[in-house]
Amino acid sequence: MGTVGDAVAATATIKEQNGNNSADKKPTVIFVLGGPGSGKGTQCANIVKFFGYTHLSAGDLLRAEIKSGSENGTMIQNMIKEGKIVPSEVTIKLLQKAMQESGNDKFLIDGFPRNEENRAAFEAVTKTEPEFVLFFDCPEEEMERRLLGRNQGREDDNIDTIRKRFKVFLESSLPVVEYYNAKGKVRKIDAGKPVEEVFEAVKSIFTPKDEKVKHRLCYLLGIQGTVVKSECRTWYTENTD
Ligand SMILES: Nc1ncnc2c1ncn2[C@@H]1O[C@H](COP(=O)(O)OP(=O)(O)OP(=O)(O)O)[C@@H](O)[C@H]1O
Ligand SMILES: Nc1ccn([C@@H]2O[C@H](COP(=O)(O)O)[C@@H](O)[C@H]2O)c(=O)n1
Ligand SMILES: [Mg+2]
Repeated sequence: MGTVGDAVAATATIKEQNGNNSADKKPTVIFVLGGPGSGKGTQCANIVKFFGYTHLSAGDLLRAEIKSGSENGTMIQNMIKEGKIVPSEVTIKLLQKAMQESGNDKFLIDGFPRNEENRAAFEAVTKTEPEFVLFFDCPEEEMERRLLGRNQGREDDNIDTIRKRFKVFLESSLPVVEYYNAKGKVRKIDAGKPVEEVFEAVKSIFTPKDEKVKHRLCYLLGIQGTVVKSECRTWYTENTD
C-alpha cells in the first residue's frame, strides 16, 4: 500500500515533469467518492448535463491508458484485476492531462482520491482542495448486485475482484472520506435508492440556495388558488438571508 513518503516522492517527480504552475488559476474540483457500484459514474453523467462540469473518472482514465499500449499498461491492468490502487504518480498525471485538455475549469473527479497517498499527492501537486466531496453511501449487497449486473465487460466485475475492491474501499478509501468529513466537506447521499431519486438529492446539493428559493416561490405562486400570498411571504422571509 502507498505511504505518505511515496506521495511526497510522486509529488517531486510530477513537479519536475510539469514545471511550476503556481501562477495558473485554480480549477473547481469536486471529488466523487463511494464504494464500487455505488453509482458514481451514473450520477456524474447526470451532473454533467445539468451543471456543466467535466467528468473525469480515474478508473476510466486508467483503463484508457491500458488500451493505449502505454508502458504502464501491464502494471495498471494487473493492479485493476487485483482491485489494488495504482501509484498516485500515474493517476495524477492522467488526471492533470485530462484537466488541461478539457478546456473547462469545473471538474467532477470520480473515484479519486482512493487512499491517503492519492489525497496527499494530489493536494501537494495541484495545490487544490476540493470544493466538497460528494459521497455515495450504498449498502454492500446492493453494490454487489449492481456490479454483477453491469455487463460492460469490465475485468474487475467478477465476484473475487469485487470482494477485494470492497476490502480496499473499507480499509483505504473510507478513511479519506472521514478525513474530509472532519473538515466539514462531505455531502453524503443515500445511493441505495433508484437512479432518479438519487439524482434529486444530488441536484439539491449543486443548486445554489437562491435558485432553490426561486423554484419554491414559482411553485407556490403557481398554486396561488390554494396557497395564499401571505404564506409565500412567510416562506420567503424564513428561507432567505
Ligand atoms: N441508483 C441505482 N439503482 C440501480 N442501479 C444503478 C443505480 N445507479 C447505478 N446503477 C447501475 O449500477 C451499475 C454501477 O453503476 P456505476 O457504474 O455508475 O457505479 P460506479 O460507482 O461508477 O462503480 P465503479 O466504482 O465500479 O466504477 C451500472 O450498471 C448502473 O447502471
Ligand atoms: N484513484 C484510483 C481509481 C481507480 N483505480 C483502479 O481502477 C479500478 C477501477 O476503478 P473504478 O473507479 O472505475 O471502479 C480500481 O479498483 C483500482 O484498481 C486506482 O488504482 N486508483
Ligand atoms: Mg465508475
